[in-house]
Amino acid sequence: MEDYKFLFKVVLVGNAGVGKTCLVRRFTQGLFPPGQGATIGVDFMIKTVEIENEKVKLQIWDTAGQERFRSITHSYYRSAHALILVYDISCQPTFDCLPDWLKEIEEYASSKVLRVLVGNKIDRDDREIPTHVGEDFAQRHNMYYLETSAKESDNVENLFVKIATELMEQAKSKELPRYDEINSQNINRRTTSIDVTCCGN
Ligand SMILES: Nc1nc2c(ncn2[C@@H]2O[C@H](COP(=O)(O)OP(=O)(O)OP(=O)(O)O)[C@@H](O)[C@H]2O)c(=O)[nH]1
Repeated sequence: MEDYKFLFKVVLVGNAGVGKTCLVRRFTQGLFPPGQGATIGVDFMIKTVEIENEKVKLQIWDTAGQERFRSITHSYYRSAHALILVYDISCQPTFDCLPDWLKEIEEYASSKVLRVLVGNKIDRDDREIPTHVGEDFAQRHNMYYLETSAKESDNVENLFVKIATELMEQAKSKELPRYDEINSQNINRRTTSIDVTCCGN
């Protein structure tokens, strides 16, 4: 039997090329992949982290930024406990698209979803969006804000741990049934039960 108390789904969205796949690879595999190709549809990775002595399993869905995959990626928003909206701090158009991404999130995700804005590629010296501009945007839209570098491994672990901690606190405060309790009743209902209790209310 797998050993974890909480299971959360985290979905990354944002324009093509902002570094979503690299952030996920850095966090789950500890590497910065060379010559990373564009994501086709959706990719999926898992990592379990330990927070306050509890095991938290994160299912991380890395969506394709390219427009042509949009109808596929929309279907993954609904069950997300957290959405990470990524832009590239050295590429103004990726920041300018954020309002469009928020519209998609409002349309397709749960209204209770935890939303985190991430400015990636802070290792680059050709920054176009100052930190305070990203922070202001996040504040105005009720999101957490973090800047990262998947390349230099800056703030990446922190990003996912912060999300896991926040979701765990939310789950605990609602006194949700825990994985081990659900599992002892009926293993096949495990995922459904957690989905309903974590994001359905
Ligand atoms: N300098 C720098 N480059 C990065 C960083 N993260 C990603 N990149 C580069 O940005 C490019 C795109 O990275 P991906 O992770 O494939 O981007 P993506 O958002 O997953 O793109 P799609 O799959 O098309 O949506 C690659 O050439 C990466 O090497 C970073 O933190 N710093």
